[in-house]
Amino acid sequence: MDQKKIEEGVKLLLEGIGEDVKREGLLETPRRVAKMCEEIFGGLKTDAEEYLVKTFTATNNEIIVEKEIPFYSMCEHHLLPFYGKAHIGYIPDGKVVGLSKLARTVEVYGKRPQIQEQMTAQIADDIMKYLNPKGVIVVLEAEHMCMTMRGVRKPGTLTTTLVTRGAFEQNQELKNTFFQLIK
Ligand SMILES: Nc1nc2c(ncn2[C@@H]2O[C@H](COP(=O)(O)OP(=O)(O)OP(=O)(O)O)[C@@H](O)[C@H]2O)c(=O)[nH]1
Ligand SMILES: [Zn+2]
Repeated sequence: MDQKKIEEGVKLLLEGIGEDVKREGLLETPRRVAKMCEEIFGGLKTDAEEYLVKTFTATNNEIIVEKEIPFYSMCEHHLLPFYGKAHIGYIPDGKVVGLSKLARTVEVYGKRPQIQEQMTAQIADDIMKYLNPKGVIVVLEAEHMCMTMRGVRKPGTLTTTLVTRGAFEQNQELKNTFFQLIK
C-alpha cells in the first residue's frame, strides 16, 4: 500500500472539513490512518487460495457448518464499517479444509472496500473453486453504519445475504438443514 498517498489524502480530508492539521491531536492522525489501512484493507493483497488449497481427505461427506464467524468490513460507497456474522456450510466431496481457513477466507474478503452481496458470493465461489465440494451455502448478517450513524439512520437494521452453489441451489431440504444448524 502507498502509505504516503494515504497520509496526503487524510490530510486533505481534514483540511477539507475545516480542521487544523497542525493542532496537536491531529499531527499523527494521517500516519495512524495509513497504518490502520494496512490492517483493515489488508485483504486486498491476500488471496484466499493460500488458505483453501491445504485440504485433508475426508470420508464423511455430510454437511459441515461453521457459524457465527464475526467479521468487519468497509462499505465501498461511504467507507463506513459494516459488521456482523458469517455462517458457512458445505458438503465435501472427499476433501475438507482446516476450520480456521473458512474464517480466514471471510477475513480476506471482509478486509476490502465491499458490498455485502459481493462479499457473500466471493466466499462461496472460492470454497467451490478450491475445495470442489458438492455444494456450499454462505449467509452474512450485518449492520451497516452508513445506515445507522448517517443517511436513513435506522440503527438495528440487519441485512442478511445468502448465496448457494452446487447441491444447495435447488435443494430446499438441504437449505433447511443448514438453517436449522445455524439457528
Ligand atoms: N446493496 C448494497 N447496498 C449497500 C451496501 N452498503 C451500503 N449500501 C447502500 O448503498 C447505497 C448508496 O446509495 P447512494 O444513493 O449512491 O448514496 P447516498 O446518497 O449516500 O444514499 P443514502 O445512504 O440513502 O443516503 C445506499 O442505499 C446504501 O444503503 C451493501 O453492502 N449492499
Ligand atoms: Zn455505505
